[in-house]
Amino acid sequence: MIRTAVAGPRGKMGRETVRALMQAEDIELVAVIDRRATLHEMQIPVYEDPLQCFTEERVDVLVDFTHADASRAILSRAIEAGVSPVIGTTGFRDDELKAYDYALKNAKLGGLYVPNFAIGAILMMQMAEVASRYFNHVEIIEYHHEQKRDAPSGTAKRTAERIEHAFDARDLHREIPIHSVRMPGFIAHQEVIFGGEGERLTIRHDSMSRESFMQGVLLAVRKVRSLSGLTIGLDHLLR
Ligand SMILES: NC(=O)C1=CN([C@@H]2O[C@H](COP(=O)(O)OP(=O)(O)OC[C@H]3O[C@@H](n4cnc5c(N)ncnc54)[C@H](OP(=O)(O)O)[C@@H]3O)[C@@H](O)[C@H]2O)C=CC1
Ligand SMILES: O=C(O)C1=N[C@H](C(=O)O)C[C@H](O)C1
Repeated sequence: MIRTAVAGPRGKMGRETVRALMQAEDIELVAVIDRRATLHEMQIPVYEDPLQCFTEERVDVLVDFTHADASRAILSRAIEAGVSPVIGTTGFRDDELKAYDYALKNAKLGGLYVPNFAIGAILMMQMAEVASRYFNHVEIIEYHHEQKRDAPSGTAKRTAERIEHAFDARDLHREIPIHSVRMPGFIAHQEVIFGGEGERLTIRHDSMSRESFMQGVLLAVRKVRSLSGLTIGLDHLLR
């Protein structure tokens, strides 16, 4: 059994993750981490102090769905305690991700930062990379619910990075424009629009419910301890 803790269990993603982990036969949800432990009526221990949670509950894997500001402290404690993090929270800077990679390698731990756990979103990014070999013009539009705090989304930033990398290989050096829409009626959606002479290719992904992320979360929990340092995305684990 993989002894797992979830940070942010009252949140939109945290609630769905708690449900999914509880149903998995090879994973044991041993505790949750919440800054307001008194708000819970859970059957499992609730901790406000992440380090206390990790040591008392002998946690193997942490799944974090909080906000970048909260997540920074939780992740540092996880690495200190020898816990492998699955980071679903977005809004980190590139230099922070590099620092986590360094710290995880030093601690001989594996970690995952997955800006989008949905299989369709992973394929959208892969297909955008392929299209970047043939088109010179591309822009990204991402649409999210009005409560999302970060913009652009982690998915859009990662998609842009991958396209920019593919463009670099063709000696095309440019920053990909990202347009962020925040309003009720959306969950998580993205369009990657490529333009050529007299034609347009649109690659679009829609998450209509947060269940779309759960198979990816389970895969990440199962595999993260076999990695070394911080792996970005689930692509390598899907092969
Ligand atoms: N990787 C992916 O596939 C996906 C990633 N996300 C990302 O996941 C993150 C969470 O999203 P979402 O669930 O919609 O956000 P929510 O605001 O619904 O949930 C965040 C939760 O974290 C809690 N929290 C804040 N600080 C702490 C802390 N110090 N310790 C423990 N819990 C804390 C909040 O509590 P309180 O309400 O009291 O502040 C809240 O319950 C975002 O960064 C989002 O971008 C979202 C969807 C998919
Ligand atoms: O906050 C969200 O909702 C989502 N966040 C992730 C992101 O920033 O890309 C993944 C998905 O888009 C939903």
